[in-house]
Parts: sequence; structure tokens; C-alpha cells
Amino acid sequence: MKNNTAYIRELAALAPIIPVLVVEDVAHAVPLAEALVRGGLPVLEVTLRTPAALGVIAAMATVAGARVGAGTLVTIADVEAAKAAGATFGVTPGSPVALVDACLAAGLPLLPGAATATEAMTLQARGFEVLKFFPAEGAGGIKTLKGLGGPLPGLSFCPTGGVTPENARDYLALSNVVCAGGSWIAPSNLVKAGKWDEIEERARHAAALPR
Ligand SMILES: O=C(O)C(=O)C[C@H](O)[C@H](O)COP(=O)(O)O
Repeated sequence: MKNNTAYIRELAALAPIIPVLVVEDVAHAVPLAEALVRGGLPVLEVTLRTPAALGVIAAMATVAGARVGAGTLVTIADVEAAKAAGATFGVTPGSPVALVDACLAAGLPLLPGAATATEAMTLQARGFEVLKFFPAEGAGGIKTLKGLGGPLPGLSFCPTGGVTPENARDYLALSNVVCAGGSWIAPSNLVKAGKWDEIEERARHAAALPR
């Protein structure tokens, strides 16, 4: 578990924001990843929400500097497919035991999802120290993270779900937040329209957020 934590901490240290990506066309993968890396966001979470996602992961993995992970890991088959496609880390919205076991068995470093104290404590007992706080805004946002920080000072979080350019600064200012995830840097409409310059610009702003 030391390795898992070290790997996820290393990713979190690379940029304050992890762009959450929903990509429908494999042809968009390389220019999108290149724009995000150029903009200073090298850690990419490709959600397995589209039929193209595994191909997107494989294509993005060829981009120099990109650290490509798979999000929306929900089933054991997702874990195996993501690993085979070349994902170097995984992200789950929640953390059923069998899913966490599958990631450990696959040797896929994991940012496991948690929304409550019990979920966070269960993961901590298994050795995870950095968790995805999801869905961040829906689960109480900054107030909940502050609350968890009292009794669980050994845990760090990557809040995702409802993080925006407006509230990202406040999340990142919390002592138990190491980075945050969000879809605003590369929303589907900009990806579909091939607006790589606009995405790079959004990435640049996000990469400059203080923490
Ligand atoms: O599919 C997953 O596993 C996810 O990670 C869900 C994402 O966290 C949110 O969809 C991002 O939330 P927004 O930035 O509010 O759009």
C-alpha cells in the first residue's frame, strides 16, 4: 500500500487539477492529451463512460508527459480492461471491497472514491491515504472535507464532482486536499469541436491555481 500511496501522491503533486474526460472519438485523444499537457495538466482521468474510452486511453498513453488513468471503474472487468488498455492508475466513484481487491490484484494504483466517514475509514484501514471525495459538492463539499479533517488527519482527498473554476481555489486551500478533479477544463462540446487552444488555455488557468 505504501507504493499505491506514493504513486498517487506523486500524481497529485504534478498538478492541482486532474481533468475528468469524457471522450467519444479516439481521433480526439492525442490532440486533447497534448493540449492538456501543454497547458500544464499532465494527469488525465479518462472516464469509461463512452465506447471509445479504452481506445482513448491507449492513444493518450503514447503522448509524451501524459499520465493517463481510467475513471468510472465500476466493475472488475473495467479494471482489467483499463489496465490492458494502458491506464497507469484507476479512479473509482465508490469503493466496494471486490473492486478495490481487483485493482490491487491488477497492480493498478488506485484513487478510490469515498463520500462518508465510514467509507474513508474503511479505505484507510486498508492502507489508502489519498481518496477521491465524490461527489464532492453533493456530499457536502468544503464543509464535509473540513469536518473529516478533524478525526481523520491522516487522509488526503481529491474532491471531484461539482468542482468549478469558481470554487476550486477554496477546495485547494484546505489542508487535507492535495488536488481536485473536474470536467470544466475539457468539456465535451469543446472536445467535439476540436477547440484545443481553448482547452490548453483552460488547462493553463487550472494549472496556475494555488494550493
Ligand atoms: O465518472 C466518474 O467516475 C467521475 O469521476 C465523475 C466525475 O467526477 C464527474 O462527472 C466530474 O464532475 P464535474 O466536474 O462536476 O463534471
